[in-house]
Amino acid sequence: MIATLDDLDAAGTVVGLRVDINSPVDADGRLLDDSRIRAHVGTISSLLERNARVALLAHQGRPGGDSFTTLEPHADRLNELLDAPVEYVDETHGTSARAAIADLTDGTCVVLENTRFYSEEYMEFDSADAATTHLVERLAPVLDVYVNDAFAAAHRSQPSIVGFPHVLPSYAGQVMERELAVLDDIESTTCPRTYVLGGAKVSGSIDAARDVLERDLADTVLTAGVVGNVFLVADDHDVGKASTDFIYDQGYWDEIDRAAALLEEYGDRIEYPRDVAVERNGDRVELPVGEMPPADDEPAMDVGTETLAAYEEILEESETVILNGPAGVYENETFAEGTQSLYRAAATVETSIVGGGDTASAMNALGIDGFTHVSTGGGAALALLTGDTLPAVCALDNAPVS
Ligand SMILES: Nc1ncnc2c1ncn2[C@@H]1O[C@H](COP(=O)(O)OP(=O)(O)OP(=O)(O)O)[C@@H](O)[C@H]1O
Ligand SMILES: O=C(O)[C@H](O)COP(=O)(O)O
Repeated sequence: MIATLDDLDAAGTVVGLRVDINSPVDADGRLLDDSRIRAHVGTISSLLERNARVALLAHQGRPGGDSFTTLEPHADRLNELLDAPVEYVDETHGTSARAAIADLTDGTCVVLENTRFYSEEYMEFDSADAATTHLVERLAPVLDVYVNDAFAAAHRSQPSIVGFPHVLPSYAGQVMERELAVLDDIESTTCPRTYVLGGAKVSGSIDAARDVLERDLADTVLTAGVVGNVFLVADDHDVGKASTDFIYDQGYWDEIDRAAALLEEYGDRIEYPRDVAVERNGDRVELPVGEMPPADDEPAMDVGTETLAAYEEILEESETVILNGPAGVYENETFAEGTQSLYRAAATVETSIVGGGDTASAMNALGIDGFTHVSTGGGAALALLTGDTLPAVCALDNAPVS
C-alpha cells in the first residue's frame, strides 16, 4: 500500500518533491505551455500550507534535445502561481543545492536545477542501485522524506524517480494518487469502452492495443495519427512515400508486422482511417483509401472527414473512451481538424479519459475541455493502460515507512 500526503506529518519536514513539469519550450527556452506546472500546484501548495520545507526535483527535455533547458522559467512560473516564495538554484545536488535546502524555512520552496543535467539521471537503475548514485547519495542526507508526484515520468526507472524511496520514507503526491486511482482502475468503468490511439508513440500504442484487446478491456480500438498510418500500411494500403519514409525514419517499420498480427487476431475490433488528409502545396486535401497513394511529397497529416464521421458514430455508442495522442499534426492549424472533432466528440462520452502530455497540451491549445480526467502523462499513461507496473509505483510500494 502506497503512503500518501494524508500520512505525512509535514510541519517543519524537509521534503524532496519530484514533479514532472517537463513542458514545451521555444528556441529561447521560454515556456509554451504550463499545463504540467499548474497540475502540481495542488500538491506543492498543500505541503507549503502545512509548513513543509520543499526542495523541488524535476527534469526538462532530453540530453541533446531542443527542449533540454534550465528549470529557471519553471521556477518563475511557480512563483506566479503559488502564494509562498519559490527560489531557484542552478544546481541539483552540489554544495549550493544542499545549502539552499538547508536555508529553507517552514512554508518555503526551492526549485533545483534540471536533474538531467547530470548524466546518471538519464540512465536506468533498480531502486537499490539508484540509491547509490551521486544525486541520491548527496541529497538524501539533507532531506527528511521524499514525495513523488511525477506520474508523467513514473515509467522511467531513473535515480530521481526510484532512488530516494530506497533510503527515505516516501509518499505519493496528489497528482500521482489521482492518476493511479483513475488509470489503474479502467476495469471499473462502464462498457462499451472505446480506446482512441493516435499520436506518434507507435510501439507503446501497439503494446496498449494488444493488452486492452487481450484483456477484453476494449470493445473497439480506433487508430489515428502515425499509429493509424501504420495500421493502414499493415493492411496493405499505400500511404505514400512521404509518410512511409516517416514511419521508417522513426524506426517503426517493425511495428507494421505487429499491427498486421493484431488485425489478423482482432480485426473486428480495430478501426483504422478510411481517408486521410494530405498536405498538397500547403493545403489540406482529403484522399479516400481507395484513391491512395498520394504523390511522393504529400504526407498523410490527419484523418479525413469520412473517418471522423465513422469514429464519432462509434463514440456516440460508447460509455467510456480512453484517448492517447492527437489524431493528426494538430500543431499545424490545417491539420488540427481531426484532433479537434474527435476529441470534442470524446468529451461528450459519459466517462472520457485523456492520456498524454502532448495530447493535454493539444486540448488546451484547441480550447477543448469537459473530459472526466486529463492525464499529465503520455508514455506513463500508455504503460499503465498496457498493464505494466510503473517503476515509480513499485519503488513507492517498497519504501521504508517513516
Ligand atoms: N499523421 C501524423 N504524421 C506525423 N506526426 C503526427 C501525425 N499525427 C500526429 N502526429 C504527431 O504526434 C505528436 C504527439 O504524439 P505523442 O504520441 O507524443 O502524443 P502524447 O503521448 O500525447 O505526448 P507525450 O507523451 O509526448 O507527452 C504530435 O507532435 C503530432 O504532431
Ligand atoms: O514528457 C513525458 O512523457 C515525461 O516527462 C517523460 O519524459 P521522457 O520521455 O523524456 O522521459
